Amino acid sequence: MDELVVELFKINAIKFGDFVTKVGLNTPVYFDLRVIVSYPNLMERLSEIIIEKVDFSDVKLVCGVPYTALPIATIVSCKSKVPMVMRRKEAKSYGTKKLIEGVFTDGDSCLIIEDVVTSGSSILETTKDLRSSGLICKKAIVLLNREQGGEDFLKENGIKMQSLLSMTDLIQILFEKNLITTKTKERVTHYISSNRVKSEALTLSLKEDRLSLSFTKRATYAKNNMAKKLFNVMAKKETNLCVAADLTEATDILNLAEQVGPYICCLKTHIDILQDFHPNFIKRLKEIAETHEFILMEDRKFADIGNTVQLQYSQGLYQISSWASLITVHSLFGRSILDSIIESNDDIGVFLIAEVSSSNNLIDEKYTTETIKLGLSYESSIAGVVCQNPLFRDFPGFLQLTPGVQLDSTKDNLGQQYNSPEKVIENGADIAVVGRGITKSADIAGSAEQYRRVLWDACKRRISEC
Ligand SMILES: O=c1ccn([C@@H]2O[C@H](COP(=O)(O)O)[C@@H](O)[C@H]2O)c(=O)[nH]1
Repeated sequence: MDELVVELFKINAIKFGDFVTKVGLNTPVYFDLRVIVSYPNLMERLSEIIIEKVDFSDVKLVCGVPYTALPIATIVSCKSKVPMVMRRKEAKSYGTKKLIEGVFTDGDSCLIIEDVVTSGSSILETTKDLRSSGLICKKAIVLLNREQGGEDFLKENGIKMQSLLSMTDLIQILFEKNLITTKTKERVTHYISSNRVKSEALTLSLKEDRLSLSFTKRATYAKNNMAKKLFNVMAKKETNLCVAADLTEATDILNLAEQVGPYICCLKTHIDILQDFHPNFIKRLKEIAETHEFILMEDRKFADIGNTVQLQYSQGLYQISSWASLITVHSLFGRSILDSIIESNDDIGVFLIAEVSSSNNLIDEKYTTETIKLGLSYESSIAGVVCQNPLFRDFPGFLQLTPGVQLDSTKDNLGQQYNSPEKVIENGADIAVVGRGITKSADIAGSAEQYRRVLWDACKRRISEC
């Protein structure tokens, strides 16, 4: 193992510094095995060690946790001649809708292969899908156990986990080989012993798929006050409709708010498109919101350095921080943008933008994943995420806000793409944003009522089918 640890250190698979784990913990040490695909000898050696260590007598299949462990699982399968299955991260939306690819029969036992275990949540996610497809999962092998509670958590969920290395072994080896200093060793050792992930919290969040829960129940999971309020308004008014008030005159927005008020949980503005903004407009809008019990969101899509965002948020003509309970923020600038907003107002609900609805946008999977991670590390300020797909299913306290919704159209002529209300609910939306589908209608109130009903019915079906 010593040799292997040194190799991993040399290829930069083990890093020391300041990082954030998938479950939102800050950590001074990070294990990034994605790089090993570039080192075939090392992958082969790791796979051989796994084969030496595992008792395959009761194993019919192997499955790597996507994505990092997939190449290792493939080599283990080829060398041990034990067939492999693959778990899709999201079920296909077309064709077979299969979660697990490969040939298997009910009751086959499957060994799970993973690179690193912190909380055990990734292994459990994969296990959930394997088990729901009829497979038996009782064993997992991991390359590194970070010793932060994952092993116990998996045991509670019926999975015996073996590891090639513990974090203690790893640090000791690197120290003995003079690859890290005493200070780093002490920092990591102290971090590991004082940062165990609470298994009760994980059990709760992992057992509860947000798509299958009522909004009342989800309010109890929300750490952000505005998200809690929004969930309760949604449940009380039986609506998950947010209207985008993209109109340029104050009276038009106020008229719209009066008409759609009974049918919405949230009214979304772009305050800088108003031609006749006046503080009295905000006063009146707040009164209407109070009468009809909906929440005001300013879709400002903040994206700048902390200082500028703080000024944009709380100063200038619009003084957004004084009236908007919810705002949208790009994750592009990282933690500082959130810090600056929270410093100005800690009773805000932020929606982080992880995906957008316009065609040919530049957001990739990594950006989306990192945005979710950022959100998870600011749980008390984040109300949810703006996205198009069912992300963060294991975090029922977050809301998915999905724009790009229309009954009669699939796109506009400037790159906007629309899905039907049913489709966005199927794609995980908790709140659907409808703009021109309602604002351009001849019967605004009737149209809002229609969108409310279709969305709410689809949501009720999703909850009962999940
Ligand atoms: O990805 C995104 C993010 C935000 N929006 C906003 O939603 C509304 C949609 O209006 P429609 O008239 O229904 O097209 C609008 O305010 C956008 O700024 C989005 O469309 N896509």
